[in-house]
Parts: sequence; C-alpha cells; structure tokens
Amino acid sequence: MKIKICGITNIEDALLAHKLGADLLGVILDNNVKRHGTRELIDEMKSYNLNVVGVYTSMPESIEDDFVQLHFPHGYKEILDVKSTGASVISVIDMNSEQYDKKYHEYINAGSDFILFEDRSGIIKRLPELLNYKKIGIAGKISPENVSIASSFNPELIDASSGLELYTGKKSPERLKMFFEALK
Ligand SMILES: O=C(O)c1ccccc1NCC(=O)[C@H](O)[C@H](O)COP(=O)(O)O
Repeated sequence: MKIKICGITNIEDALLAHKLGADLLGVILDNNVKRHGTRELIDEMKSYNLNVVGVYTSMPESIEDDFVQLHFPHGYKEILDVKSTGASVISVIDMNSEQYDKKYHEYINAGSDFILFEDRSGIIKRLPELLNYKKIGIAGKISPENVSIASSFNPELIDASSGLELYTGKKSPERLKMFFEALK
C-alpha cells in the first residue's frame, strides 16, 4: 500500500511528509486551484530525490513527470499518451459521476497504474462499493482520525490532503505526524 500526500505547495511540507513515510507527493499544476504548486517546486523536490506526482486538471501539453495524475474525465487516448512518455498514470474517478464502473474498466484496459476513486465529501462511507475493484486508490477527506479504517480496506493507494492542513495549502506538522502514527 502506497501513501500519497497531495496538495503540496512548499518544500518544508514535502520534506516532512517524505521523512514521515509518504511514498508519493502530489503537486497540483493548476493556478486556479488554491492548493497548487509550481514546476519550480517540483524541480526542487526532485533535487531531494522525492517521488513527485504532477496533478493535472486538464491534459498538459508536455509531460515532464515520472508520475502523472489525470484529475479530470479522460479516456484511452490520454492514458496512452502519458504512458508513451514512460510515466506512470493515476486515473481519478469521481465516485459521484455517472457510470464510474464503466470508466474504471476503460482506465484499467488502457493501462492506468492506479485508479483513484475520489469522493470529496468522504470516501470512507463509499468503501463497501469498492470491494471488487483492483489497483485502486482512495481519496476524499482521509485524515488522522479515519486513516486506520482506510488502511484496513487495504487499497493499493491512500491519498490525503485537506485533512492534514493547518490552513489551505499548508500542512500541519502535527496532523502529518498523527496520520503516519495511525498507519503504524
Ligand atoms: O485538492 C484540491 O483542491 C484539488 C483541486 C482540483 C484537482 C485536484 C485536487 N486535489 C487532488 C487530490 O488528489 C486530492 O488531494 C484528493 O482528492 C484528496 O482530497 P482531500 O483529502 O479530500 O482534500
């Protein structure tokens, strides 16, 4: 099971999350999103050998990342285009969208490395719906208080962001520590 901390906006949060045990660190590359980062931040994170996921809300013109999160409704072509660069793909499915099961099979068949099921109002209550899926990640209000429930479900990927913040865009060192403690 891999742990991804998303919404990283600064190097201090990135280094602390990595030190505590994060496998992947997500940087949102969309200036319209409050908790976004920059290409410069990604370069700095890579200089520390951190595993960075570039999180995109639309298809980027070029791919410079080792891990790419397609955080918008996409299809076969976008996944193949990213995979042709050698990057790993995280395909996000909004569980409140129609036909999420159909999308899951499309993304699996296209070769996505992880299918990240997201319910921004809280994924924990949706877990019973996900029992028969493979290669899945889960996201949506995962926090120190409920991450033990998330991990007992044993997904391939757990993604957490806002539940670890002091304020939007800034992670709380205390909450990060509590989160990784709860995973032990
Ligand atoms: O976090 C955002 O505001 C965001 C906005 C637009 C696209 C992606 C965004 N986040 C990426 C993520 O993977 C989230 O961090 C993930 O769904 C977890 O969300 P949460 O823990 O509920 O903040």
